[in-house]
Amino acid sequence: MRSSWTPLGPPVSQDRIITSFPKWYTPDACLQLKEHFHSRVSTACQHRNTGTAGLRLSKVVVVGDLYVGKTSLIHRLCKNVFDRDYKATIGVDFEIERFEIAGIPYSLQIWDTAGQEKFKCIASAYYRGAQVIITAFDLTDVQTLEHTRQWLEDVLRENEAGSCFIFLVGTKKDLLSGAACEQAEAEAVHLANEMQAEYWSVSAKTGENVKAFFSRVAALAFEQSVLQDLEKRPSTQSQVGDGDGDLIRIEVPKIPENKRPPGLGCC
Ligand SMILES: Nc1nc2c(ncn2[C@@H]2O[C@H](COP(=O)(O)OP(=O)(O)OP(=O)(O)O)[C@@H](O)[C@H]2O)c(=O)[nH]1
Ligand SMILES: [Mg+2]
Repeated sequence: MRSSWTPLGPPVSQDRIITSFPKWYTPDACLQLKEHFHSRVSTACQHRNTGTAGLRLSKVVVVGDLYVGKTSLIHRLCKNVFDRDYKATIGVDFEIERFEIAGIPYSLQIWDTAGQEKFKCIASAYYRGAQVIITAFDLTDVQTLEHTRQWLEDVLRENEAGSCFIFLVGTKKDLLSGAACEQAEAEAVHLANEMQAEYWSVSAKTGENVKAFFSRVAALAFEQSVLQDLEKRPSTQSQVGDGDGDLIRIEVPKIPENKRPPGLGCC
């Protein structure tokens, strides 16, 4: 089954179609508790009035110690595969994953970085411009959790404070169960709150929570992109719905035709 609305290229697969706001993993460490898209965003989507948001790629940077499973997580999402053998990432790599959110096409550009110290300087050159930071650690190795603070600091140094969504992701969930899993998750939730991050546990091996997690990432990034786009609408009359059926009309001064910059002329 595929979506029918295809303004840009082929349709996205059914499991990348997001119609309702994806839920958090745990309310104890989540970025937003709300269950619906922002009303202005829903209205803009209904009216196909999302500006350039649907044409944009949101940059997602995945960092964390070597061997925690960053590449495996991305490959599970983008290729639906899992490889038992370890092949260290050298420098960086990226995948583009397309979604359709509330009827609007939207893509994530997911940057996979090397955890090995010797490649850090190559990878860090790609941190800038991140809208989402995913700090990954291995649920079976508490040291990798402790190191996530440093990884986050490194990425934040290259980005504007407060401009990024931060996620803390525990990998290899299939290797833990019962009390050990609860204990590891409790420590991670505690750190996630300190980092102002949202917490998720996933398994690239079984696929558990992988789609749900990236749907959440995509929805939060999309919503933020649309809201930013609505706020900086250019100097023409724009209409912004308040979500309750009414439209707020924003009057913007008209520029005389002979004073318009190139590109603003005809429509
Ligand atoms: N059991 C289990 N093993 C996993 C999981 N995810 C990754 N692995 C294994 O962990 C090892 C490391 O995975 P990678 O994805 O290559 O790790 P990485 O974080 O990309 O490592 P670097 O590229 O060196 O930074 C591999 O042998 C994977 O098969 C998982 O969810 N469960
Ligand atoms: Mg890797």
